[in-house]
Amino acid sequence: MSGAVRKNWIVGAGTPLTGRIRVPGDKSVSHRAIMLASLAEGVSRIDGFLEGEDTRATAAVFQRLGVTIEAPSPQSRIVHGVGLHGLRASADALDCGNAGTGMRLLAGVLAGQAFDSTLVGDDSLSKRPMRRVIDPLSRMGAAIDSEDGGLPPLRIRGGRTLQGIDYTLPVASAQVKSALLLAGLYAAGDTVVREPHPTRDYTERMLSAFGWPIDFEPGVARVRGGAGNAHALRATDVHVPADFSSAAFFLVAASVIPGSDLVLEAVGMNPRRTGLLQALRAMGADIVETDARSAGGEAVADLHVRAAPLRGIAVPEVIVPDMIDEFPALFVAAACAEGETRITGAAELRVKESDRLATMSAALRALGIRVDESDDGAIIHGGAFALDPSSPVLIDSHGDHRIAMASAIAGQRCPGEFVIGDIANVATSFPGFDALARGVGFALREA
Ligand SMILES: O=C(O)C1=C[C@@H](OP(=O)(O)O)[C@@H](O)[C@H](O)C1
Ligand SMILES: C=C(OP(=O)(O)O)C(=O)O
Repeated sequence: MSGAVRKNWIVGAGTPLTGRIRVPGDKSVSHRAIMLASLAEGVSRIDGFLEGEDTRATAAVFQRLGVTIEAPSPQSRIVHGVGLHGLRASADALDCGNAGTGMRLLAGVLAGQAFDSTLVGDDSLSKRPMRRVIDPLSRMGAAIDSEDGGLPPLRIRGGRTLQGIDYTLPVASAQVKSALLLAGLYAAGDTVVREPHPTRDYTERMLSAFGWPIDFEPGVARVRGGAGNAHALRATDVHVPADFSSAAFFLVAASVIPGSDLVLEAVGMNPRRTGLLQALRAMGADIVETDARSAGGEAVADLHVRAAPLRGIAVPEVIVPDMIDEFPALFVAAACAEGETRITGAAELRVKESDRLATMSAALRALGIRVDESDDGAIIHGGAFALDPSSPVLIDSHGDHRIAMASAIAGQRCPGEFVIGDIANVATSFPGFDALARGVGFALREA
């Protein structure tokens, strides 16, 4: 995060990955659990909460808005909900840190309040596009000012009367969908959101679990308007599954490091999140789901992965939204595969914490892999990693947690050591990644 001490990793050839591990709680579910529990009437308990910087920032925002949130243990939160109209103005700007999810969903919540608010973020978040939420929220009656180009900070004026809308998203985005559904809780009339491709449905499912009237199916959600106290959210306990996007790094690492045999426990298996599993299996990966079950209303399974030779594929565009955060890891799988892997229809990767098409292409090229980048994707030519003996290799993660972790996997297949720069933001989504990774066989140390 901006202002944080710059931390680096040194990575090098690792050993086969073995053991059983559980990665931390799901980031998307943790953000939403804090939000809905805060707006609910009564006390909700959240278990399996992601103690990452992104989700802690969201909890801190609601504390600033007057919500009492206790942390009886690192992975639990007890949220004393204040009801839909119980939030109080904050004199200070509300800091979303590095989290696009936090800022975009909060824009929806705050558009419906009686008071003004300002949302700010770190250097990376301050460069991310917010027009995608400002425009439709404005059509609902919200008043939101931004910096030129639709960038944060967002100044959100309160006291507006919101109207439900029927809106078709121009790009598949669960964050934009969720912002509109949350604003819809304060609107007169229903809010309907239609998607060009179905995206993760946690907001819809959690609204329903908190007792709000909502209808949804893949690709469309209709939330009833809550103007005039027509409806309320009722406190509910939330069990957060392990984050598939965090498990993804180990699925790829164990697939490409020869001799690996690793089990990932209780991974969230929402079908809108597991596109990488389909892609890896099409590439030849050996990943077996065992003990598929439901935990707190979410599908989870243990994933048993053994190393296997991979071959390149053309990633079907239809699964791109289902693996949108997994492309940095997929780049590494593709580099280790035989033949070419083609990615298309993934221009959204350019507006994440970094331009992930550019940053991953640069990372692989620094390790001797040929990558042809295009506007909306890349062709990765699988091959052997090679380090230039004449100069030490430094991969810049650009402060992007997923670039840092993906590069660390590549390092395990490299003949020598290299440095990954600016890794502090790994703590936004996956605190403890380094210790967990070392515990199963990664060669990785802080520098
Ligand atoms: O709704 C969410 O929790 C998220 C949606 C995705 O973003 P977009 O909605 O921008 O695709 C994803 O990249 C992000 O990590 C989390
Ligand atoms: C894109 C991501 O998150 P966010 O948009 O919340 O910053 C991510 O975690 O990869």
